[in-house]
Amino acid sequence: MNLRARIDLAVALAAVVASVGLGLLTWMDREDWPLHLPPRVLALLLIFLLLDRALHRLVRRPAREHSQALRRLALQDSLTGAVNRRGFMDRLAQVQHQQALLSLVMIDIDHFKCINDRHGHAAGDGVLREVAARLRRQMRCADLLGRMGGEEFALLLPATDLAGAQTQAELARQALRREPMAIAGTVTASFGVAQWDGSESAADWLHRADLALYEAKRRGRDQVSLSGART
Ligand SMILES: Nc1nc2c(ncn2[C@@H]2O[C@H](COP(=O)(O)OP(=O)(O)OP(=O)(O)O)[C@@H](O)[C@H]2O)c(=O)[nH]1
Repeated sequence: MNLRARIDLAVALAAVVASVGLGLLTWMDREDWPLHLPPRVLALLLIFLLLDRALHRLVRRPAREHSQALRRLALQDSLTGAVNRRGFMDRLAQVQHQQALLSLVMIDIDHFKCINDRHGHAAGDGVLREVAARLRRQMRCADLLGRMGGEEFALLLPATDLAGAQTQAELARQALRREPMAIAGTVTASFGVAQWDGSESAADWLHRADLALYEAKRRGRDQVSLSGART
């Protein structure tokens, strides 16, 4: 039922409750009323309660669920299903308040422009979807996958130190290159890993992981590079 129909139903329900309430008021308005609370007050309280419950079930709750779904969509990349850059940065800032042991892996598909040029944009989109699916299969349940833009992804790894993140990145690298992809063949990616130093901003942390990624590209791609602590 859409929101408009729910509002109509709530209004109809309100009319029914009000009519029943009026009937109740007339019936209660008797000389031999046994309770201390005046009958009119009791009836009005009852009507108010019933209307409040009906309004909550039919209008407020669905409206809240609807706006939550819209918010989720606004933070999601529609091609890959990963969270988008904004959603990822939001989450990053959030977990920095919750725990100190965190690592980040930046991932960039190698020579993606060639894949587009050789096989077309639609095939390139297929590769992006497949890369996201393979990364997701490799993730642990608390990890978060983000698409940071273009052919760049990121993994947030809670409760993971640099060595643990290196292992995860290595597993992801293997998962991408192990099986050739339909149309595009073997696809590889480069990885930059950085552990949060406990005080730097999300942007600075991401920048360190990005620098490590560029280093992996510079050294020949299809490899994992680590960022040392911030100096
Ligand atoms: N199919 C497709 N292509 C995209 C999308 N977003 C960005 N691109 C393309 O991704 C390509 C990125 O190319 P580059 O930044 O040169 O990187 P690269 O070719 O992967 O080279 P290296 O990163 O140096 O290995 C560009 O050709 C963009 O047009 C998308 O959503 N779908």
